[in-house]
Amino acid sequence: MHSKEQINHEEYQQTADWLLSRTKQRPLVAIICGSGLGLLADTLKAQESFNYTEIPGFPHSTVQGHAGRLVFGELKGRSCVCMQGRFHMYEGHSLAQTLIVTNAAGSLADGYQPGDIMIIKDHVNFPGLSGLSPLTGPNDDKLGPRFPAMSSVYDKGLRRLAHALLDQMGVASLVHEGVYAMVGGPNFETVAEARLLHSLGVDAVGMSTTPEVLVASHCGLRVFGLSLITNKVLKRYTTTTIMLYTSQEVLSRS
Ligand SMILES: O=P(O)(O)O[C@@H]1C[C@H](O)[C@@H](CO)O1
Ligand code: HPA
Repeated sequence: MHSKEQINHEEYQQTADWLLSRTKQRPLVAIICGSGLGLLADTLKAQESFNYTEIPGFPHSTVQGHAGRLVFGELKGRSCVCMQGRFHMYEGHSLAQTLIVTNAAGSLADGYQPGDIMIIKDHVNFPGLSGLSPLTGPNDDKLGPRFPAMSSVYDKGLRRLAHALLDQMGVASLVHEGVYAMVGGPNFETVAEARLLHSLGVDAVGMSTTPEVLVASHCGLRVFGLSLITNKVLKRYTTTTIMLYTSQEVLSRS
């Protein structure tokens, strides 16, 4: 998705050529860092970073807490690229074999607690169901098919591997696997909306991720996604507690 209506193949190529000429790194893994999770990029070894504003044809980050930088480097000996700042649909607006995407999300599933991690098994793309998709517009067949299947987007092997690793790390009790839903935002959910989402089988809700995942899946990337649960979404009317989540609160929790 982009502030322009459509990016053509030549423009993608121009961006890719610029990056290829400026770094010798050739990552096979791309990581999109969600709000407050950009610190991961700072841990990369042999870092080379580029501000989004200097990369030709690249959109600019407008959200607080998103640095707006593409950081190349090594993570545990593997070359990867991190996006310190992503693009949300509400702002009006991928290079690898595998896309790893993270987000901050509110939980609807009863057993989830703030601080837990949800491995994304599947998603409900509400903007897409109402016709707002990053795949809208003339299809570039060089990238992927006009009508891509979405029945197994989140790679099963990577999910299994993540469970095994998190188990080894001794944090299995904090880990869930569930369904993420993207809503348009930027407001949080009403109680009625939370109940609706829960009744539809949604375990965690956020305002991002599915557009990037659709684009990645469309062009054949393996996708792995994690939600960090920052808050529980209120599903009951209550007079005793006022649950008010601010973007700042979500940031500080993530
Ligand atoms: O970039 P992410 O999705 O992690 O950003 C968080 C979640 C919502 O999109 C927004 C409001 O909390 O910030
Ligand atoms: N709702 C929507 N998006 C979110 C939430 C939430 O409760 N928490 C973090 N992102």
